[in-house]
Amino acid sequence: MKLFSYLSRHRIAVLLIFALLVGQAICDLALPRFTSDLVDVGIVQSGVEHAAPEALTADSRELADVLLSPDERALLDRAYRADGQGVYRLTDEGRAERAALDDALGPVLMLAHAPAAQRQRVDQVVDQVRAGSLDADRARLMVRQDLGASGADPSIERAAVLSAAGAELQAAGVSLDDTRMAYLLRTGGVMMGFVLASGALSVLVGLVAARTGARIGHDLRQQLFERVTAFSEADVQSFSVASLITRGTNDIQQIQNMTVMLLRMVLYAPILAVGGMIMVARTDLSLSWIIGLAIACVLAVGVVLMALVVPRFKLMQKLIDRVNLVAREMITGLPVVRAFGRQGHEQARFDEASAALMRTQLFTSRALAFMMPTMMLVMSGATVLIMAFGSEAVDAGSIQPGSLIAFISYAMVIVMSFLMLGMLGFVLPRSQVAGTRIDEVLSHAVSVADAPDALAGAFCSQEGARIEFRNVSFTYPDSDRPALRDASFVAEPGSTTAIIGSTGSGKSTVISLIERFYDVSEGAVLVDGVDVRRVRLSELRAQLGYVPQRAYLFSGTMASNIAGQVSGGDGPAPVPGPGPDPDLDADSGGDGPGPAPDAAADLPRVREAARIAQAHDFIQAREGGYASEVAQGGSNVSGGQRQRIAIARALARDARALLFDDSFSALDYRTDAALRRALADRRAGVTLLIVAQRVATVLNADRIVVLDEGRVVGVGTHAQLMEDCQAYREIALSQLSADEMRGGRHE
Ligand SMILES: Nc1ncnc2c1ncn2[C@@H]1O[C@H](COP(=O)(O)OP(=O)(O)OP(=O)(O)O)[C@@H](O)[C@H]1O
Repeated sequence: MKLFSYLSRHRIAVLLIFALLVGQAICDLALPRFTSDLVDVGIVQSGVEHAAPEALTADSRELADVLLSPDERALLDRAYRADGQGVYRLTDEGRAERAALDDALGPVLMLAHAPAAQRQRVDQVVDQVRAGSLDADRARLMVRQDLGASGADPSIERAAVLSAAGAELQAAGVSLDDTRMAYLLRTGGVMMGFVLASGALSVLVGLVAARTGARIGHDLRQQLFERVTAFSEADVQSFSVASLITRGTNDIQQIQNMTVMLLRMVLYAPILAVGGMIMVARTDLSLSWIIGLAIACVLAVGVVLMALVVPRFKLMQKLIDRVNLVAREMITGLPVVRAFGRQGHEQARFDEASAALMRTQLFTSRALAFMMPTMMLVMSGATVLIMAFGSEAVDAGSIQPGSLIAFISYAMVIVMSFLMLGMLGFVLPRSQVAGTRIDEVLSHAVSVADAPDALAGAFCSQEGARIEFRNVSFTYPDSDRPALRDASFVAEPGSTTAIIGSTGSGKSTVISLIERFYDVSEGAVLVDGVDVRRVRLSELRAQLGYVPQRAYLFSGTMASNIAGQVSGGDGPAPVPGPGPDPDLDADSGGDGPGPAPDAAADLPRVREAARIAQAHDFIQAREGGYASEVAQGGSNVSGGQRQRIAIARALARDARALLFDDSFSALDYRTDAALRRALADRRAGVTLLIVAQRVATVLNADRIVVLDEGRVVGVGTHAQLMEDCQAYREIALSQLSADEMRGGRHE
């Protein structure tokens, strides 16, 4: 159970919630008892709570003197004082000993206010006691048996005693209206206190549960993000980007919602059920079978619904993935969709995915919508049954109306708590699906990772790196055709090595293998003579400056993009403050999505890199200069500008080898030439690996590697290859004029 394993990390919060819920249950379960008291004591007994009334008539006092034991008489003497008008008033001392007083006076008052027929017999017994022919204890028992008050439901006996006490009060001249109102206000007030306490506890539970849910969501997002950033290209492909996004958002949200629900409702249910059962056991057990029947119905409905709905939940997450995938593809490729008039087709594709999701959601919603009315039917049915059987008991005098109302309330509490437990059947599978999907990502073995015995400090040279491909073969994970076959070549330190070949010949693959985005299938890639699989990834990549084929920029500023710091913000860049050099305005971006402090500190390096990459002039020309805003994905700069910023980013780090993956093709010839000149001047000593389509770009390279269908078909200078490499000659002839080819040096 994934949800429980997430919760186990928040034990203290769960224990706190449990304690709060117990408190809430105590308050909630007290309420039906108060209702019962309001009806049975407040309304039926006019608020008379005690057998020993506040006021006693002289007649009853006299009767008590006859029937009570000497100890009880002494108690009575302490408890009541004559007020001089023929009425005895309860003293504070009497109130303090109320329980004993109730026991003593209850039977006496029942005798005093017995119906006329029985009263005659009482008088006879009293006379006998007075005459000394009957023992007082025995007389009391006899009279109580005659009244038939013993043996009945204790609450009924109590009711009889209280009504006698009420009659006594009236006889003593006390208004029962006042007693009733005082009782109703007092008990109602206490009841309201319990309601408020229950509400306050419920709010506290809600707060702690929401916090726990939010923390679990936050932690999972964090873990997932960390994991995904460690993924290789192949790992990402194995899940699909859309699915990773759904898992990181929708699935985690599911877990978060379910956690709150579990803590607030499902944890409360067993507490409430047990408490309700205890209360029912104390009220009356003869109608418990109705509660059992209702629970059985609730569980049966729950099981049927679960069988229908749970399989759909799993399907639903997959359908959300699909909707995300189609939407993402359509939005990313919107210009192409428009240009080729594919709106209708894309719309239909999206509708299909969306409709499938809608159908599944509708099915589950309908099934769940059916649940509530069915449950209400079960509960109402149970209420009617309890009323029907309970009224007989009320009629027979074995239960009071208020107690019946309390019984119904407790029965509903028990049934409701089983209903909530039944919800667990829906909640858990759903969160299980989401949890499994998240777990799949978290436990996915990253295909390219540091080896346990990875070498640290493998690179200590400051010179250009030596890169060697030794009999490298490589096949992409989802492909059966090798992208590289037995490729061998060396890029010497400080030299420029170009890689050229037709499309799909494996040029980008070469760069990917050096950066270790993938691991070779056979052979080895060596940097400074060390197999790249044996060194730490971070160390390897620190040696390399990489410019991808499709330049990607992050939201932030020009400076933060070149400095390689992702700002994460997508708001506008800070407005540059006044300053002599607009470049340095980047310094002002301290806390916004502008350049991070490091980017500002690195500004000279950033500007130098931008100058080499031929990006300085156009950045300067922009309002805000290096602090000017770059939109997400670099959508507010041109393709060529984007490429130059990406080149500057690679140059800004102190790399020992620069890998350009077809990075010059988006540049015009002049910029391309100027960039290569600047590179030769300012980055001398750094190994350059240039993947290119244009022969003009590679003409002056120290070494050109020609690839054809993944095989190295030629290695040499332009002149050598023109002599002895057919594939190179064909490419060159298709691109260069005779002059250019003869001249060799080209700019
Ligand atoms: N992620 C991938 N999964 C499966 N096959 C791939 C993947 N990337 C590339 N390939 C295949 O590997 C082969 C070499 O691709 P690569 O991108 O290295 O070619 P390239 O020479 O850089 O092409 P271009 O000049 O068009 O960029 C191609 O046949 C391509 O279809």
